[in-house]
Amino acid sequence: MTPSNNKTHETATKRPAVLANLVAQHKGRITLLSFLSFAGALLEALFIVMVTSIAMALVGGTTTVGPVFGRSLGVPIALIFAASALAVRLIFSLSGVRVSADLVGEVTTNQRNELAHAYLRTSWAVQQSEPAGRLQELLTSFVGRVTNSISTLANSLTAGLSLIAFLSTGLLMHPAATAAVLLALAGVGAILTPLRRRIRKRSAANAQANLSFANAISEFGSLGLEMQTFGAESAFEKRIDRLTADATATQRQTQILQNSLPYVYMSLAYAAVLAGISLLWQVGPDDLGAVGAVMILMVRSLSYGQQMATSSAALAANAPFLGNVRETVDRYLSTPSATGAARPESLLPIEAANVGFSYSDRLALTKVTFRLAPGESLGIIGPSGAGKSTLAQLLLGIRHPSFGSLTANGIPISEIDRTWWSERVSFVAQDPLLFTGTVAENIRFFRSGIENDDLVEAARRANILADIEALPHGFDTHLGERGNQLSGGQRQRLSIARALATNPEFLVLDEPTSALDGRSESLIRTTLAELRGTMSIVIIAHRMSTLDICDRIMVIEHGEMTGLGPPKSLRSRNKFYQQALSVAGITQ
Ligand SMILES: Nc1ncnc2c1ncn2[C@@H]1O[C@H](COP(=O)(O)OP(=O)(O)OP(=O)(O)O)[C@@H](O)[C@H]1O
Repeated sequence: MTPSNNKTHETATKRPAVLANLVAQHKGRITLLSFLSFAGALLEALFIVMVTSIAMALVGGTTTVGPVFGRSLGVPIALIFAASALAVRLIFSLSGVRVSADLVGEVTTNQRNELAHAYLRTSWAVQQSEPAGRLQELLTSFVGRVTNSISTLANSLTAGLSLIAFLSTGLLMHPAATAAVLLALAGVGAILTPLRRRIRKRSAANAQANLSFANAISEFGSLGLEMQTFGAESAFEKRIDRLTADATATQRQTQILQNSLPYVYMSLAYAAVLAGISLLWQVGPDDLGAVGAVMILMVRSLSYGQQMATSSAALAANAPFLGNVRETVDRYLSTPSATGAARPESLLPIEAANVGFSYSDRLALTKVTFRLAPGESLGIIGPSGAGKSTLAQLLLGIRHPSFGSLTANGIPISEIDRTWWSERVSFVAQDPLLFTGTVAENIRFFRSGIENDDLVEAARRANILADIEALPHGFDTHLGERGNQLSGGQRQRLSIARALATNPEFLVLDEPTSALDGRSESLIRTTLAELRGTMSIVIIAHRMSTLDICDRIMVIEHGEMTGLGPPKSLRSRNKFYQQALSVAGITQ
C-alpha cells in the first residue's frame, strides 16, 4: 500500500469516530430525542393496533374490542384510548422537532467556533500555507454538512427507534410474522452495504472538488484587477467553467447514488413483504385480526426503514466532509502558535547567532549573525528571493529559526510570552490589508488600551493625520470593504499609524515603500526620520532612499549575510550595495 493509500484508509476509518464523538458531545439532547422518538412510536403503534381492533370488532358486529394485549375493551373506551395515544404522540413529536432543532443549532455553533478558533490559534506557518478560500468553504458548506449529518442522525434515530417500537408491538401481536419481516429487513440492509460504500467514495471526491473550486474562486476574486487589465476574462471564464463542471460532475454522481438508495431499499423491502404474504397464504393465517394489525404495522415499519435508508445514504455522503473538518481542526491544533512565559525587563538588544531557516527541505536563510541595539535602525537589502522576508518573520517571532539562536535581551524569542511581545513589537507589511470598519478601528486593530489621543498621535507620526481630518467623519469615517476608499500611499501610512499606536520598542517594516509613488515615499521617509532613535527599527527595502535613516545596512544574498556595517564602510566593500546605490543614481 502506498503512503497516500495509507492516509486515505486512516481517514476513512476515522470517520465513524467523528460522528460518534459528535454524538458523545451532545448525548443529553440525543438521549432526550431518543426517548421522545421511542415513546412517540410506541404510542403510534398502540393507536394502529387499537384502530385495527376497533375496525375488526365493527366488521364482526360486536361492541367488544380485542382482546388487545390480553384485554377486551368496549368500543367507546377503545376510541378514547386511541385518541389519547394520538394526542400524546403529537406532543412528543413536536417536542422532538424542537430538541432536534436545538441540537442542530448547537452543533453548528460548536463546529464553527472550534474550526475558527483552531485556525486563529494555529501557527503562522500553517495559516500561511492554507490555500485561499479553504477556510471559508470549510466554515460554510462543510460545517453545513456536519450539521446536516447530525440532523440526519437525529431523523435516523427517530426512524430506527420507531422501527424497534413497531417491531416490538408486532412481536407481541404475532411473533412469527414479525420475525420474518425483521429478517427480511436485515437482509435488505446488508444487500445495500456496497452501495453505501460507493456513495462515501464518490462523496470524498466531491468534497475535494468543492475545496478546489473554493480555492479557485477565492483566487479569481483577488485577481479582478489583473483580469480586467490583461483582458483575461474569457480565459478565466473557461477555467471557472471547467472547475464548475468538475465539481458538478462529482456532485451529480454522488446524488444519483444517494437518491437511488431509498428506492432500491423500498423495492427490496416490498419484495420481502410479498414473500411474507405468499408464505402466509401457504401456511394459512390463524388469527385474522392480529395478522391485519401486524400487516399495517409492518407497512408503517417499512416507511421508517426507508427513512433509515435515506438517512444512511446521506450520512455516507456527508462522512468525507465531516472527516475533512475534523482533520483540519486536528491539523491546526497540532501546531499551535508557540508562546513562552518569559517577560524580560526589556526587549532589546536582539541578537542573532548563526541563524538559519528551512521551509520543509528548502534552505532559505543561513549563518545570519548580528546584534540590534536599543534605538538602532538596521536596513536590509538583497535580491529578490534572498531571504529578507523570512528574516523579518523570524524577528517578529512568527517563525522560529531551524538552527542558530535568536534572542531578545538574552532570552530565545520562542520562550517569550506572545502577549507581552505583541505589545512591544510592531510590523508594517508591503501591502497591508485594511478591513471593513472605521479609520479608528483600523488603527486600533482590536487591541485594547489604545486611547483616542494615542490614535491622533500615531496618525500624526505616520503623516496621515491631515488625510484623516479631511475625511467626512475624520477617525469615525467608515472605510469601504478592505479600505478601498484610500489610495495605496494612504493605506500604507494608515498601517504605519496602526504599527505606532502602541508605541512599540521594536518596529519591523517589510518593503514599506516599494509599491508607492515618490510623494508617499517621501512622507514615509519623514516618518522614519522622526522615529529614528526612539525605537529599534529594521527596514527591508528595495528603494535605497528609504534606507537613509539606517545606522547600519545588512546585505543578504542567496540566503546568506554577505555584508553588515554602517552605510559608508559597507559602500567601500560590498558589491551588491555598490550596485544598488548606482542603480538608484546615488553617487555620493
Ligand atoms: N512559505 C514558503 N514556503 C516555501 N518556500 C518559501 C516560502 N516563503 C518563501 N520561500 C522561499 O524562501 C526563499 C526566501 O524567500 P523570502 O520571501 O524570504 O525572500 P525575499 O528576499 O523577501 O524576497 P523578495 O524581495 O522577493 O520579497 C525564496 O526562495 C522563497 O521561494
